Amino acid sequence: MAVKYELIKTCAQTGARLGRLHTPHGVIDTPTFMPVGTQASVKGMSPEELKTLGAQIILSNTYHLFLRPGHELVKEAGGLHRFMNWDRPILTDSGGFQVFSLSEMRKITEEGVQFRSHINGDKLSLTPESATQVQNALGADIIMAFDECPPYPAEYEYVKQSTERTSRWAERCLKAHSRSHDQALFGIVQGGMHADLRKQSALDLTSLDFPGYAMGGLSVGEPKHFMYEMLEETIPYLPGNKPRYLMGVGSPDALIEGSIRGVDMFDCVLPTRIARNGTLMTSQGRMVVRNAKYTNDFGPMDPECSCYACRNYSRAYIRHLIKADEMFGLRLTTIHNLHFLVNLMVQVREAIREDRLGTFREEFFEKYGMADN
Ligand SMILES: CNc1nc2cc3c(=O)[nH]c(N)nc3c(CCN)c2[nH]1
Repeated sequence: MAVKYELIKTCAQTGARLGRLHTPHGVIDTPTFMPVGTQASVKGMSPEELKTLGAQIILSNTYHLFLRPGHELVKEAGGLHRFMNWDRPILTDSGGFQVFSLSEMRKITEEGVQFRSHINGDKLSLTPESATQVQNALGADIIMAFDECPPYPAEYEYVKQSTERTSRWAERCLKAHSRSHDQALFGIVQGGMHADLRKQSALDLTSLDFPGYAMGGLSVGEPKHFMYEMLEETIPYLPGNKPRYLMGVGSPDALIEGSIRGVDMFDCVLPTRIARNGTLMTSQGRMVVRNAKYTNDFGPMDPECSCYACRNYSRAYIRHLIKADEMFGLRLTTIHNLHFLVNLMVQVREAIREDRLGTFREEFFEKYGMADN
């Protein structure tokens, strides 16, 4: 069975919607946050721990798996689900963004992108066709069109040319996409911070009738209100019966603001990345557990949290582990941060169900202390 979006209801207070995304590997309740497992592993987490904290879908990266261990090996292992022993849905990103954020010496042409491997310097290339074929081989339930994420800031003319090329690439991905599996290929809307280019990109892509649409080119250093404005300029041109995925977004406020504007799917390395330097997302805002003030603090990281780390370990212990560079410390902070965001989305979905997401937003921001996060 292919990927199908079921709209359950729209929040009476906001533009948020409650949905269920049906995939060959299970159902995802939306709006949802997807933990990132770039190299076929959510760093330090077992599949069982991810299920316990409530993850319903995880993300992996074509670029990284193409470079190492290679998509042929993953295919030989029976595909990404088998290879990493994750039997729930997987989404793979297409590689364009990662080439630009990771590799040296890259060159972009109509054909695709040439680059050097950030691992061993090998000269490689990805095209719409090859990126699609790699993702077909990896076997994720949802795969992404090969796109360019323009840098920010960028000249209007550059963004225009890049966005038009990304639309041409999207059509090439559709043609290359083998339908032998039940994988859904999502299009990616670009357009930078320009409402006219966003609209044109959305019109170009929706004319190709993808089963879902991502909004790319955001969360690239722009002020957050630019991102929210671009959502408001784009979403009206996307079909209401298809999922909308805001790429690379994962701070608590952005997940709430994005949901309010009608976004259904989010992903971000933020929770796992900041966990590895001992920074936690808690109901009272951000907390740096390695801070000396927690030396003798024998309470839980977050008194309101029910995760494995908060139920069984103290701030003092976790601070000690982080200071002593003990691996277990990073696992505990990662478990907590992922649980925090996955649980935030449970609360967001409840608020939509009860038509009170606007009120929830005010209450959450009040408690969380919406400085920066
Ligand atoms: C952290 N910010 C961020 N912005 C992104 C834009 C794109 C984007 O425009 N295209 C693609 N393919 N991926 C993006 C990603 C990676 C998502 N895992 C982004 N991440």
